[in-house]
Amino acid sequence: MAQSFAATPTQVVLCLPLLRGLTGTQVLLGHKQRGFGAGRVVAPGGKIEPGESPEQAAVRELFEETSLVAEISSLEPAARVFFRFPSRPAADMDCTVFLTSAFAGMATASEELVPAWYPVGHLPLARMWDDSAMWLGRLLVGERFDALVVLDEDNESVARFSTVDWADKKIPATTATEAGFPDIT
Ligand SMILES: Nc1[nH]c(=O)nc2c1ncn2[C@H]1C[C@H](O)[C@@H](COP(=O)(O)OP(=O)(O)OP(=O)(O)O)O1
Repeated sequence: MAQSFAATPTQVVLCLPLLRGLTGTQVLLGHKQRGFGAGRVVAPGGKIEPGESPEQAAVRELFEETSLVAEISSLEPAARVFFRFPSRPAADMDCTVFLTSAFAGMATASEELVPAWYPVGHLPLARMWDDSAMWLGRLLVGERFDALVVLDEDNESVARFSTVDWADKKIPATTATEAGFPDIT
């Protein structure tokens, strides 16, 4: 049976700085202090503001939440994740996830996020959204895809998860809304 989703999901971005060193690669995540997902470890990011491109929003959110300054040209789209909350459709989000290896500054706590670096092979999944375990590690090892995450009635557990790989590892030209998944409308 078709489920009900928000007509216009909120457009959001996540921006994941990567630090490559002799002992491996680390990714910047952070403990969310307030707002949606407070108490969890999440990636820096947030809503795209009117007039902004997703890349501009990613650079702005990263700076606001961690003080890191990323070069916009360095941003690599790695996934789109369509979060759907059937019990709370107003929370539905279409999320573009960017990686960056070119940034300046030192990660510093903000009112929104307390950032910390994690080895990509040892993500703090127990303290993250349940669905993070299904998609975050995959994009960090180079997979590129659209993912559909349908949350359960508790708005925390995952009711459904599926992915569609990007052709040639390139972000699809369609908008996130148009892309959809055939059976969620
Ligand atoms: N199921 C889920 N798994 C996950 O890993 N991240 C999720 C998620 N559902 C939402 N998110 C992320 C995407 C988005 O970046 C973030 C919520 O956006 P915001 O940070 O803008 O929310 P806030 O309520 O803090 O907004 P502001 O009032 O603008 O600060 O939560």
